[in-house]
Amino acid sequence: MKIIDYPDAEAQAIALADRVASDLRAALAHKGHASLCLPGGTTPGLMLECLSAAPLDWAQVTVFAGDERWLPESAERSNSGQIRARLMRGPAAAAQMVSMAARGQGLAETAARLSERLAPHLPIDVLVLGMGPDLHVASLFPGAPELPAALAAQAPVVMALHPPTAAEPRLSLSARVLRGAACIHLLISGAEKRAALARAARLPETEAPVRVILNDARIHWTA
Ligand SMILES: O=C1O[C@H](COP(=O)(O)O)[C@@H](O)[C@H](O)[C@H]1O
Repeated sequence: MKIIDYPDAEAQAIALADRVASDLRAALAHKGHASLCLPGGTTPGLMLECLSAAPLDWAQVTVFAGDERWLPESAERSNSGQIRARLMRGPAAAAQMVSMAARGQGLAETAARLSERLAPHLPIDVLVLGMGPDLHVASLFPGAPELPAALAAQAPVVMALHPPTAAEPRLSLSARVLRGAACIHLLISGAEKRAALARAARLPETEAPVRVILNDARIHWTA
């Protein structure tokens, strides 16, 4: 595992934002446009704010969340809502954002619509993920009845999942889409997640979905 230790959350956020910006610049230089997939949850807020100020051709970048809680974007815990509020400002406001949040259609219809909408932006150029202490990544949760299908090689781009441990249904990019990203960063903090990560290496993907990207990810950790 490639783990980079940072002295604190600010240093971690600044360094990762810098790294993501240079990954995006490389993709833009190579093909003129880029896709950026981001995590939700409590960890990435500061990194999103740092990234929003990065000088790059944001108008050619398409941004979306790797997963979403089945909530409207206005809900405090919406992953897309957080990305819009904390990334889509300053220079980054010029980016195109595809929201995964609930808006009118049902869960399955939304998963199908998003699969079509995001397909032209694959493979992902730059993927940043978080991880739960239960080793879920995006919304691939251990114990979700749909997890085996989401891990399968022919899974759709976006899947609806009903993890028994989550407060609401989820939408998530499937494992094959996460695995296919060109640059993968895992952003985590705290001793509990570091210990969980060490455990993950000995578990199958059904028990440790983070394993889907573990071999290819740069892991950015702070206590
Ligand atoms: O449920 C989720 O959890 C993970 C980790 O969140 P954190 O609050 O522990 O940082 C997050 O990466 C994911 O996007 C989110 O939906």
